[in-house]
Amino acid sequence: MSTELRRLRNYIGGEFRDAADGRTTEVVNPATGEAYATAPLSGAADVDAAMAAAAEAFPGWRDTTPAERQKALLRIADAFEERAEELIAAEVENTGKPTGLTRTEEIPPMVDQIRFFAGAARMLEGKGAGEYMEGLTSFVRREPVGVCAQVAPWNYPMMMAVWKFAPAIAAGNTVVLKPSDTTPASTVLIAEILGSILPKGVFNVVCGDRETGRLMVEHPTPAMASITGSVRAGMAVAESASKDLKRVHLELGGKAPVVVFEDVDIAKAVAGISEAGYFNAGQDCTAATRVLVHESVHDEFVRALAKAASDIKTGMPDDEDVLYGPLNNPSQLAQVEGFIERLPAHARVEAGGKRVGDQGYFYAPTVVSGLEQDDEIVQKEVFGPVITVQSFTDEDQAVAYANGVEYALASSVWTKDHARAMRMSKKLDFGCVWINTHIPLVAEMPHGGFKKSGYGKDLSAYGFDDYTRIKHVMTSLED
Ligand SMILES: NCCCC=O
Repeated sequence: MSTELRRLRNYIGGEFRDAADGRTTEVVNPATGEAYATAPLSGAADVDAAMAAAAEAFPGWRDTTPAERQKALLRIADAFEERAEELIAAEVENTGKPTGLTRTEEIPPMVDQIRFFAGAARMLEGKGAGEYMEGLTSFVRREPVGVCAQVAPWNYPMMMAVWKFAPAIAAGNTVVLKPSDTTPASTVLIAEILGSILPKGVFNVVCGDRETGRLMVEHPTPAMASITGSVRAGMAVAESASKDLKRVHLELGGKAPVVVFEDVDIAKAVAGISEAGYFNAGQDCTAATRVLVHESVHDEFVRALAKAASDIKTGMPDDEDVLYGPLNNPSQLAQVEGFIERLPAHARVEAGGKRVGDQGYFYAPTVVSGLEQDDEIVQKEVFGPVITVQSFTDEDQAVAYANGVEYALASSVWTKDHARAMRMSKKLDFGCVWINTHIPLVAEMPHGGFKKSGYGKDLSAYGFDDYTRIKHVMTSLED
């Protein structure tokens, strides 16, 4: 009964509010398929209110010292640690992820990332001031951009919220953040945490759907639109932002190649690749889902990968033996099922290939071999627990297959040959190349792609810089 559902609310100007016109959507736990909350379906009036609150707060937050912003972010990081169990519970309800893995694999990096950006607030970089023309001194000011409109995805709702708000707030911007309509719960809790530490209006949350996101990006107030989502969504944001030349930051899809040479320890490579392919049900833009393996070890590799897949468990959040939970929503389940149903006759399903149970949106760890480069499942992002395998004959063909997709976010190469690994890291056309590993991230290094995976970097000093603008100031030295 909808009367029993928890009511999530927007956070605007330091207050929790329903949508102005009272519209809501039901929020469903993907592990059970049952609704547990309602969230505002925000419209133009709500977006206007959030933008106005962020614009009003901007001059005050911009004029804080970097040390004050650092202190606020360090308090936020501490509060995330103190309230970790609440965050985990909200995220698990949002996504159906395993509780234990959310505790070990998400909270510590998120806290670390917030602390990293707290430090970055005090590292405003620029080229040296100097007299580049006689009688005149030039220097650079690094300033916040203004109000940032941010749209986070449903695969890592709370961690992607951190990737968005932490650099923006560290740099002195104010934020209006929209979580995905399927996963607002942890973001609303984050608003409560940030609201107890930041001045009102610095951080605002507007729940809603695609239309709400469109209203945010098209709104005249934000100077920057930052989105993590699909290529389709990124293109729509870039097009709409182009009308008033807003700055755009896009982290879109991926189709990471995993290039395995014949000299690897197959058992070790399979263990690393299957974990990096199935973690979070493969709902990760860097997931290790497109294996290219040298023809001489192809059959052995496929057998080992299929065995590893059949040993991996998906299931409910409190089951400590599961590696991953459900797909996030019924459309995502239908998308993954559709890829498998449309496989060409030459493809072979070596493991999985089917839904698990009839409650929630679980899908079995799946391996598909016998594929060709032009096959849909090789070219398009599945965003599910499906690893495809192709074979290659030599390094040139491996590079051609790896680069032969429209995405360019992440990749990996597996070999004992150092020189070959170095050649591959140069030739692979992706924003990240892992060598003999796949998926780890660190706060100090950039995350972001090329081609249709978007532009702009998350994490790192580069990510911080993306939320700043550079101003040249030149002064006469004459009285
Ligand atoms: N492993 C984190 C990837 C972020 C986007 O999906």
